[in-house]
Amino acid sequence: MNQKFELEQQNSIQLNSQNSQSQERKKEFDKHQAVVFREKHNLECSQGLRIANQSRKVLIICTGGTISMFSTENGLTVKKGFFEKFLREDSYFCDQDYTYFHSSDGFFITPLTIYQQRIWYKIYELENPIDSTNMNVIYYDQIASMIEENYDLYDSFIILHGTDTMAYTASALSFMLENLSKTVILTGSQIPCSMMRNDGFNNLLCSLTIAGHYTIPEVLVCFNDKLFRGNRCTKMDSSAMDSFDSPNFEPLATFKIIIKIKWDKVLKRDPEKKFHVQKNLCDKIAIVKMHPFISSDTLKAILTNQDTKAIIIETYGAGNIPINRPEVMKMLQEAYEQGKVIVNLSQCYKSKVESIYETGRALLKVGVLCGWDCTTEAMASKLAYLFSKNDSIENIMKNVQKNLRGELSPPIEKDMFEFQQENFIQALNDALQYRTNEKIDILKNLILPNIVCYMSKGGFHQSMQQLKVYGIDFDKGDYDNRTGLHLSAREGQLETVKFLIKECKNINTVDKFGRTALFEAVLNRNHDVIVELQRAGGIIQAPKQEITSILMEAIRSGDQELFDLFHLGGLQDWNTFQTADGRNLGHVAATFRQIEIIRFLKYQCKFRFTDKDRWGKTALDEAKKRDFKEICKLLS
Ligand SMILES: NC(=O)C[C@H](N)C(=O)O
Repeated sequence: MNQKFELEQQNSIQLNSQNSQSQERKKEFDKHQAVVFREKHNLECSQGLRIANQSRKVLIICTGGTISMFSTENGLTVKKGFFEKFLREDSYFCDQDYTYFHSSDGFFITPLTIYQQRIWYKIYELENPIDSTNMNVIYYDQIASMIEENYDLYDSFIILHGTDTMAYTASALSFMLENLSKTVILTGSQIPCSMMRNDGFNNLLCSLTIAGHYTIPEVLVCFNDKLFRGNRCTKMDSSAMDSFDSPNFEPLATFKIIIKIKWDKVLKRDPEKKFHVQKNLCDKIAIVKMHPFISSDTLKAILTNQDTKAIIIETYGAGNIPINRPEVMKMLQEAYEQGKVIVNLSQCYKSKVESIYETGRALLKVGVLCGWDCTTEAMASKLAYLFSKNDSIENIMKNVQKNLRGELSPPIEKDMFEFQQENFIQALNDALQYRTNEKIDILKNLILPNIVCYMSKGGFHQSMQQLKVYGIDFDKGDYDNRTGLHLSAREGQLETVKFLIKECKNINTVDKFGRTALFEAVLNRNHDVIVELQRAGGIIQAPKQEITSILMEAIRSGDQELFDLFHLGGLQDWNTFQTADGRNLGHVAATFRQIEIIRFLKYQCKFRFTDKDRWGKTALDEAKKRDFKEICKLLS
């Protein structure tokens, strides 16, 4: 390391001495600028002009690593406070004048970004910043606690971290930070920012750009102009700047002239679920790599170790293990029977365990789980997390193979339709990117409402969430003026109904047939949707004739449930539903001897049974005529 950086060190020393004079001059200049700025600021304030503070707040947590190191006689090292000083003095990271006049509470403020915004950020450091080689589960609790304590105060978090264990930390945090709804980015560098030529500067600036403008509710790794899902990446080069890769999952964003984010791949957050930090990761996870020179005794020592809770076994190719060594299979079976969780991952760089060969299937038979295309770093972290939760072994085993945070891709169980839907959003994004306003308006008014209806029917509110960037109007309907709410209410898509209740200005829009969404929900007996809509102020509306004939038919067939649902939906004025002959629900219920419905009308709906039909008859008259004694009693 020392040798590698010698040249840069010399450069930086020279540069520093050359710079000392010019820095003095710069200080003078800065002072002058500050005076000018202050005068301008005072003027703005006296005129009542204040810049609205829309800026996002970012917390940078410095754990150490090369990015924050500086060189000493003993080599590159970390020291508390060093990196904060570096940022404060760098004009790209800190607009000193602006910070001086506008910052409060120790925030640094960046110059205006390309999005014409300033990012406010603060730096917290670990008590003793470390080379990430020294990382362990105790530090994970410290980092996660810092995020937990500051979760509500910041929009995003950046973690400065050494590269050596960055993939492990990113993976661990992706599990520990449950129901994450904010952006968390890990970044670092191969050459410290204190060197003149370095990669830390760009890595941090890219991270700050994402953290300062976007909400990507995931734990990410930002490195060398790429943004990776944290639990998908791995360090693959110890000396190149391009040292991270995500072999089985494409980067979520690339930093070219334009920052292109693959929104369709970004994990969806569930706003209903509360953020929670799971600490105390288990550190009894073993990793064993199969190779032709491993003896059965060595394997046995690992597999039978009392302390070990879980073992990742890195196999060949698509998950294959020698089947000509029965003792190995026996040991695996024994370990499984002792309650150890054993996971099969491939040792190939780009891979997915698929068990197509006999040599692969053999493992399934002895209880070894399939880790699909998960990286070793992510699986080790996942196991450490799952074992921290005091869950049953059965549940742990179930969760190992399941996709919890986008860390692996089990064979697609998802309905193909939803799968295509995600591709569709990407296609739509691409199609809209370079369109003129006029064309976008046509799309917004004509095409998008139809798409919303289509998605509402299928319950794809998460995809709809992504359409919001186009300023979509969820109140607009299709060619029959049927809105997403009509469709989702009819189909009983409760989550989508909840989403649309929040998004729509009017939840009682009527379609071409005069019906509201709540009427649809009642008609289709979607109990929970009825409750939700009613609570939000929904009303049952449809042509009177239509409701009347539905209720009459319900009486005829003794469909008490439908009456309950109409009542639950808040139907009023029950006496007004009558035929052209003035026969109301009471008349018909008495005629058809529907005593339960009469009881319901009497006690729940305050029905007036004294109303007369065209021939001057009441419901009681109908019951008397037919000698329905119990009804007569009820109505007398
Ligand atoms: N480039 C680096 O950051 C390597 C360093 N050893 C670390 O992981 O902290």
